[in-house]
Amino acid sequence: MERLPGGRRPRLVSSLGLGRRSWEVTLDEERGRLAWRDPRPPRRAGENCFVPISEIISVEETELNKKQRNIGKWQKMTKLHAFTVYYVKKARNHRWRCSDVTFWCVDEHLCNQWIQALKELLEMQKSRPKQLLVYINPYGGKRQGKRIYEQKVAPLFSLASISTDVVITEHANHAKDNLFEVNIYKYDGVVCVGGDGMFSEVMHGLIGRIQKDSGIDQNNPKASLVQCNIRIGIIPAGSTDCICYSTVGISDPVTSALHIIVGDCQPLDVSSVHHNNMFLKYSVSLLGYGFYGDILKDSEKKRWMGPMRYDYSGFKTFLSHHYYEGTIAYQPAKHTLGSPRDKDSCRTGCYICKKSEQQLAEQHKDCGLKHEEGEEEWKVIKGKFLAINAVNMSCACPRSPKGLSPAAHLADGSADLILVRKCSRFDFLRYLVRHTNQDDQFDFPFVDVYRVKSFQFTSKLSEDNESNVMDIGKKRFGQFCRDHPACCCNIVNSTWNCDGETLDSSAIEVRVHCQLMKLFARGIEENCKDEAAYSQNSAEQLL
Ligand SMILES: Nc1ncnc2c1ncn2[C@@H]1O[C@H](COP(=O)(O)OP(=O)(O)OP(=O)(O)O)[C@@H](O)[C@H]1O
Ligand SMILES: CCCCCCCCCCCCC/C=C/[C@@H](O)[C@H](CO)NC(=O)CCCCC
Ligand SMILES: [Ca+2]
Repeated sequence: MERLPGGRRPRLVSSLGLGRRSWEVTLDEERGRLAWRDPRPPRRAGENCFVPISEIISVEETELNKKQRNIGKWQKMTKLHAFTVYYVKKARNHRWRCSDVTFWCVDEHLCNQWIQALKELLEMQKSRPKQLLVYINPYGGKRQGKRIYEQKVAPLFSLASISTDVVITEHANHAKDNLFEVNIYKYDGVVCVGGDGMFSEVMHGLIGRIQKDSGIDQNNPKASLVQCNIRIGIIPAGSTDCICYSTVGISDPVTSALHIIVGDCQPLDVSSVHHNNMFLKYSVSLLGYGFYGDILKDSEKKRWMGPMRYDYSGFKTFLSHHYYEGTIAYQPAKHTLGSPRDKDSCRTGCYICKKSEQQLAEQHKDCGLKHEEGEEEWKVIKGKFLAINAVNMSCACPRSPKGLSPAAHLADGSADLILVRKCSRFDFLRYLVRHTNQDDQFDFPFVDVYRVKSFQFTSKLSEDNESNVMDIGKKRFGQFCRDHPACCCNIVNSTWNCDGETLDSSAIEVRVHCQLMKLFARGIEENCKDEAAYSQNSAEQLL
């Protein structure tokens, strides 16, 4: 379609057949949508529909089959020309599906004009991926990764003309190591089929590779890391799928495949974790010490149980009721507008994350004037904790639909540090139950939450170790107490759970890197508006 005078974008309006009737079909470039409406008077008219061009998956010339040709007597005598538009249809609970609509006409030229106009518009969607590198973990979650990809995802990628190189992993770290070897720059993105652990592997491979290629030393905890612009897509096939759920709103392979196809982009904060100037890991979801660290450690021995292992170990860990002594020092995140106690959650187009993006761009412009983190104040808290959870995002997942910190932001450059102090089993249970319902998780005297940009943790044990006051008898006593659930004192350390993997060190230094990477995702959309918009009975909505 050519531009109209004054730079206005054109409209293509035709009367096309849809089913047995003739519909007025409009391709409105100005509004960026394809709309079809029943031209009969409002009382007799059927539904009016539209789909944003950005959510059209593909368009194909179509041979009308016998069933489809049951469209009226006279048309049976004439040769009909048809095309099918495949598009994203939004269902409840953030679920996306691929739907299609077939239009027909007798004029071959008109049909081709429509196909060409739609294809041209799709070509103009520059953020869509054309070539993807796909890693499948065949052993994640319920071991369905390969089947999910082949049956649900690959057909959609092929419909959208996306070409793929697929690697089925053969061992842990296969994907990560591979990303240091392949020419990643020829791909528009990397897709991981698996759970949070598989995502973590791919993220470590990509971020690590970019830092290596840019000459950045990951072991330096103060290094300004280079942003990774190669997007990652997650096809959920794991046990928790928290990163997928928290960034899309549902853990559903078809929905995620469609987010990838339409080329959405969701920046993501990443925390770096160091110990004594040595890089340990990156984290995007949960860094948990105490309760979530102990669950993970126990559950690793029960991998054969699949996703059920977390229920088993969760119950066991709850009964053990261990608390841990240590010191936390943190730097509050003063740059961000929000607070962990906000009622609003991070949603598509979140203005708090946008503000952080602007600040980041300004920082990049005049990096000389950048704040030195070392200069900003540190706050120190000592205590006995049942759980220390630092989350970069809400950590919503099917087990906890609002997550551990419902108001945490995906891309604001901060993490929410949640400290659950020693309390009774009953109180801790009340706290855990609030992970699963609408009640305020932070409204307990034994729970504190801070929005931070960095923090450090040292366990009492490591402090004692450092000052050489540790003796073997004390170590043994620690072991002894762990074996007696009634005695909850703990002289041994817990383990850090870093996005579902254990860390070897209990003393860690954590720094949030604002929007270090990007996902193929749109963020979580506000529900009601979207559902209403796609099928309107009011013609005014379309005009
Ligand atoms: N072929 C493989 N064999 C064994 N382990 C693998 C293989 N491919 C990947 N892995 C490892 O398996 C671990 C877990 O995988 P994944 O995250 O996909 O599933 P999960 O642990 O069930 O899900 P979640 O992380 O959501 O709890 C990852 O850390 C990854 O390194
Ligand atoms: C009596 C009711 C009590 C119910 C309590 C339910 C609480 C569920 C909270 C779930 C929080 C998940 C946080 C996400 C962590 C992921 O980075 C990580 C990797 O996948 N998963 C786990 O560590 C797995 C952690 C699984 C914990 C169960
Ligand atoms: Ca964040």
